[in-house]
Amino acid sequence: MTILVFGATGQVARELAMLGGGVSCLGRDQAELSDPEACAAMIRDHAPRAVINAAAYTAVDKAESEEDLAGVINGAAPGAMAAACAALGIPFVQISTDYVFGGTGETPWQPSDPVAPPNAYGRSKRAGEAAVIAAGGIFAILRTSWVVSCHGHNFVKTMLRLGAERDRLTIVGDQIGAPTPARDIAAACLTMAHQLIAEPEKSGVYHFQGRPHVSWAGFARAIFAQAGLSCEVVDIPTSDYPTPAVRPLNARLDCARLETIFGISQPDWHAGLADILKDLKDR
Ligand SMILES: NC(=O)C1=CN([C@@H]2O[C@H](COP(=O)(O)OP(=O)(O)OC[C@H]3O[C@@H](n4cnc5c(N)ncnc54)[C@H](OP(=O)(O)O)[C@@H]3O)[C@@H](O)[C@H]2O)C=CC1
Ligand SMILES: Cc1cn([C@H]2C[C@H](O)[C@@H](COP(=O)(O)OP(=O)(O)O[C@H]3O[C@@H](C)C(=O)[C@@H](O)[C@H]3O)O2)c(=O)[nH]c1=O
Repeated sequence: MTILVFGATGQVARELAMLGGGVSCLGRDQAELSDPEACAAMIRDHAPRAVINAAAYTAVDKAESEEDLAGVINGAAPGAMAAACAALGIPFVQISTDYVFGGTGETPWQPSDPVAPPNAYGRSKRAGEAAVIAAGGIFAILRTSWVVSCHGHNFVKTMLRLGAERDRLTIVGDQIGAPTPARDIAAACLTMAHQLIAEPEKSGVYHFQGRPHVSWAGFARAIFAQAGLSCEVVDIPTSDYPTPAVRPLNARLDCARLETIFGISQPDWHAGLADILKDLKDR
């Protein structure tokens, strides 16, 4: 009896696989999310104890021109997976994003706050949340932010590449949130899946984010300091870094509910960053 994970090659799923403990990961070759019913059939065939969906369309800017495809992968597919789990009576853990929020103000978002996604990716992820809730089964939606790891593509790896090439970078300083190590997200998802098996009444929407809050510019400075790169970071406003997708200025998530219900506390991202740099160096 396993915990079935979708998205084998992604940052969070790779960390889930490294945790072991009966985790079995499916890649795109086994489960293509643009075919939601095929994903539901995989769940029925495997009959796992719980399912974690770590697969998603995560190209934020590209989603602006591929919103229909992002909507199927991030919306319809998790909905079909959650319905299959509901029919089997097993928990479904869906990872979602800070980008479901409009991004105004400075107060950390509560799980119950009204959503207002500012971009196509955020709308597709919100559609996934709504579909999972509508499936009516045992579920957790875990909203997180700024995922970083030694795997795949992420802001740490972009900064290490650019910081080695340039003396000076301009980075937005008015988008405030926090990085969240994929390793911590993986551990949180697994803990939630196990607790939901025994305590389905814990179903609901939760937030999980590293601490403390920081801007992208501040995070870039921390990356260069820890990596020993002498690249100057100049803060710029979002208006000076135009992108196809609008990013929220306020990406702070209030994580108290997750701690109260599941006993999972926020990780200090400085420690996670040190682990990532070590993992990259050890390779
Ligand atoms: N990255 C981030 O900063 C954030 C991510 N999240 C959420 O966290 C979760 C995990 O993200 P992360 O680990 O960073 O994801 P990655 O971008 O690292 O990986 C995405 C995974 O989804 C798979 N995938 C994409 N499209 C399809 C498809 N059509 N069919 C099957 N598989 C597909 C990819 O497979 P392949 O390699 O074959 O393309 C890959 O395994 C996602 O739900 C994401 O929305 C939330 C907040 C921030
Ligand atoms: C490379 C670069 C980026 N930036 C800015 C652009 C953007 O506002 C910010 C981060 O850029 P990225 O493209 O890495 O991040 P982005 O793709 O927006 O990351 C998001 O991914 C999705 C999947 C999520 O769910 C979010 O939580 C978030 O992690 O840094 C600069 O200001 N200067 C630069 O040189």
